[in-house]
Amino acid sequence: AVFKPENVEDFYEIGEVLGSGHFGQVRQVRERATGTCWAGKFLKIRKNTCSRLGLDRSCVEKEVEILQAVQHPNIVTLKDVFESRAEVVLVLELVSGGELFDFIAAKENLLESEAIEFMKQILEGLSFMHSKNIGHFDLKPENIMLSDKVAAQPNIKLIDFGLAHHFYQGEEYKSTSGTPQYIAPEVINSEPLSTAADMWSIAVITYILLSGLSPFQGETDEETLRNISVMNYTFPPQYFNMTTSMAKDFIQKLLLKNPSERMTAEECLLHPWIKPMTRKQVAHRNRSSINMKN
Ligand SMILES: Cc1ccnnc1
Repeated sequence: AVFKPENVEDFYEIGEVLGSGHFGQVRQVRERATGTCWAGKFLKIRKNTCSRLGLDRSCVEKEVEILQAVQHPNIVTLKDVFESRAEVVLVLELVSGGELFDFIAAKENLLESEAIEFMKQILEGLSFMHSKNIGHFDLKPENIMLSDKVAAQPNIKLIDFGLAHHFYQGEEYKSTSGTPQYIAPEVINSEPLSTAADMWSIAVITYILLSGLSPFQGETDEETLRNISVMNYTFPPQYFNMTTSMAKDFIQKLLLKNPSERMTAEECLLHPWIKPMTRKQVAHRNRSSINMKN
């Protein structure tokens, strides 16, 4: 793929640093022609394959191809791509509400109704990606952003498709990258991956949203990975006594060793914890509870 050879600064005024990661930096950029602000993701490209620093151009092309394939309200959109000598700049939709991670940290944990609202949007974006056979493979609160943290119902945007993969018919894909706390057992055992690996991460994120605890985290990465492999997790009563059994059921139907047994994103959206009950069902539930009383 050919990216624009022009200098990004001819079209955008480079602003403050918004975030940085394994890839490089994300800075706010202001489009000169319109005054609109975007997010510029500055990726260092390695000169030749033997140098350690920077990314292979091929994996940048992969991230661009995937971003161009998934246009959805809950997935960050890609506007432009520039390339200079040793740098590629992705011009992305600016998501300014901060990371879900910081939102949770500020509140310790969320009300179930808030967690459900966030989870529903994450699942909408994810089921769209999975319907195109694309897995994210780095889902974690840091990669889930809020469009506007002060809004009553902040919009969720999935970002950072640097580890994402587009599955072609029947092709096997293995990867050992990802963040220990959130990766699925099949990633640890270097088994072929599928979009079900994202569903394991969704369970871990839900557990954290509801309790502030990380289900498998140990003192070291090795301990965390061991806890995942042996499925060592519980719902400590002092953190989960207010959590509904539907929420725990949702998590338990995703934290399954066998990827094919986990709910898909589509099935999650129909799970009673997420799918609102109809007024008739609520009435029935209330009537049945009244019956129990008298
Ligand atoms: C960090 C970031 C990434 C993409 N869009 N806005 C902000």
